Amino acid sequence: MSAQILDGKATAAAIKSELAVRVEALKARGVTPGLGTLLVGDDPGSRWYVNGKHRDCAQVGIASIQRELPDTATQEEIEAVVRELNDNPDCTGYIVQLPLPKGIDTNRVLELMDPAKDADGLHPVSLGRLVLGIEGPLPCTPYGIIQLLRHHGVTINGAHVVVVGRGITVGRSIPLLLTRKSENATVTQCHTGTRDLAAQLKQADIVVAAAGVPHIIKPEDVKPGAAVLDVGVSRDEHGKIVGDVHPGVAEVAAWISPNPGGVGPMTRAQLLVNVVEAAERAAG
Ligand SMILES: Nc1nc(=O)c2c([nH]1)NC[C@@H]1CN(c3ccc(C(=O)N[C@@H](CCC(=O)O)C(=O)O)cc3)C=[N+]21
Repeated sequence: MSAQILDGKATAAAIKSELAVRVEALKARGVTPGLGTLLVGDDPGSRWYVNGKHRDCAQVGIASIQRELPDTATQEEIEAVVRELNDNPDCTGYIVQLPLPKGIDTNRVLELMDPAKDADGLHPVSLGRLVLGIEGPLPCTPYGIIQLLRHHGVTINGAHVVVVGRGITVGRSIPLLLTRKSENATVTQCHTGTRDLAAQLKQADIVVAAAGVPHIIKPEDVKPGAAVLDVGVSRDEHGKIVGDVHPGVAEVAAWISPNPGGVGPMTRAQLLVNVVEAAERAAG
């Protein structure tokens, strides 16, 4: 048996063509959504991601506002750009590419962002709204994963989901989404303090592997017929992506997300959704 593919590339393309229509409608009302990015330093990986986000914007008609600072930038210089983006009417949503250089207080930078322009869905106000059930931008990777499952008809309602990892961008926030009435899953969160990860995984109808540990999910730990989402992006010595999911899992699972080509493109598509929805909210 070989698992069916949760095709992030194709699903993201479908979301993008739907978004292009909404962007046209906004433009007809005199509003052009604009995504801002702030990149600090010249890490080639970060630059590559940021460029990809602007390519995505061009595809759906969203304007791009690119800001860059050298890795020697001070806290004050970074905060000045954040204030400029907050005040810039062409920028309807933006992200501060993470990680920021050592010595920078990242939380102070993120808290300074206008929550109405939070494209990542990770601003403290956005996460608070998510907990309280108030409408707002949703964290991109978690919501991208849910869209990927829905698009392929994988049942979330009533499913037992095992999340591996507790990082802010995925592990910490995806249980908040999955346990909403609209998703209605039962969630177990595993992390480095979990005593018997294999025993937990065996119970899972859906596994979200977001530990950042290469091949931590092994075929013998996965329940036959499960859906497995590979969020990990470690790199081998040749710079090739190594996911959290061992390739042998494809012989046991019913559904698997490829990596690359799975969760990554969905994260980028959801960023665009957040920008368009922020512009729609601002337009009233
Ligand atoms: N403020 C902020 N927001 C982020 O969302 C954010 C960030 N900082 N810092 C870095 C991480 C990483 N991240 C990725 C998004 C898409 C792919 C992606 O689309 N990957 C492709 C290609 C991968 C490749 O070949 O390199 C794929 O999976 O198919 C990867 C990684 C967003 N991040």
